[in-house]
Amino acid sequence: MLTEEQIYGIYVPVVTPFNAAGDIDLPSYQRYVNNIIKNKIHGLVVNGTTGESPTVNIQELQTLITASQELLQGSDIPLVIGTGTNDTMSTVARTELAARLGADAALVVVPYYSRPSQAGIIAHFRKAAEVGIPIIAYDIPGRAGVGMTVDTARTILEMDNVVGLKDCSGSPLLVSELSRLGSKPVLCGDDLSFFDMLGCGAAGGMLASANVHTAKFLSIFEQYKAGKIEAARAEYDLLVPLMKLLFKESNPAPIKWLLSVQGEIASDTLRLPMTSISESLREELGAYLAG
Ligand SMILES: O=C(O)C1=N[C@H](C(=O)O)C[C@H](O)C1
Repeated sequence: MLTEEQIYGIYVPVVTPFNAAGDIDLPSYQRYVNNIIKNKIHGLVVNGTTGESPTVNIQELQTLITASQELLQGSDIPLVIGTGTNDTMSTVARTELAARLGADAALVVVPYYSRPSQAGIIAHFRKAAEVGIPIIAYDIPGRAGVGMTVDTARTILEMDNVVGLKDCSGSPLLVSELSRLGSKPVLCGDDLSFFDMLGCGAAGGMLASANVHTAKFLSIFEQYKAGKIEAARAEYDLLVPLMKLLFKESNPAPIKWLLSVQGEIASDTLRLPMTSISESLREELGAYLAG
């Protein structure tokens, strides 16, 4: 079970590889996740946004959890499962599944599309927290259509079983306020503001880009923690051009393309309505790889 103290460092949200028919490509998943966890990452995140959670059904989620647990056997890397949807009852069912299968924590997103009130967001998290497994709350207003206010975030973080927050707001407001108030830990989920967010009190990051340069993100974090801020910044700045490309079109399409080109996964197939990246972005990423 994930504790507050374990919410720091680099959490890697992995992709869900699909074959040409659109089914989960388990051999690719096993090979690629195995390569990720050879690094001493601080957490593995399955079925997050990067894992295309909106199109993964609950039976497939069970398959992914079981496969991930087998890969993590004998390792102390916590396993976090994305269980949030825009429907509270379906979120509870998925969170119960993650709890039953022995996952370390569930990642629960602010319910998207419906644009609930702050009271609705709080009630949603209360239901998820009642399941009993540790919960990382996930604020991503750009995708959800609605975000947490500081007061809402504080209320949710005060709930039993809620152990931390993943902040994808791209603004320093939440993390600065929460860290000033001594709240539970916050992981930055906005890759391009990761370094600035560390300065505002983030405990680490849940970063899709860490699928690509996993060891470099770990090194940046370790250097930052050791007080080697300039060295960490210099290393981070080298990754910024890549991060810009990875988020030029909707995540995880660019990362899937890159991972497939690198042979980590067999195909960059996404499930509709997500589609593969444009020809022009392929060229830009290709030039980055060549350069
Ligand atoms: O899957 C995730 O976790 C992340 N999702 C964000 C997004 O796609 O909007 C990006 C972040 O790197 C991690």
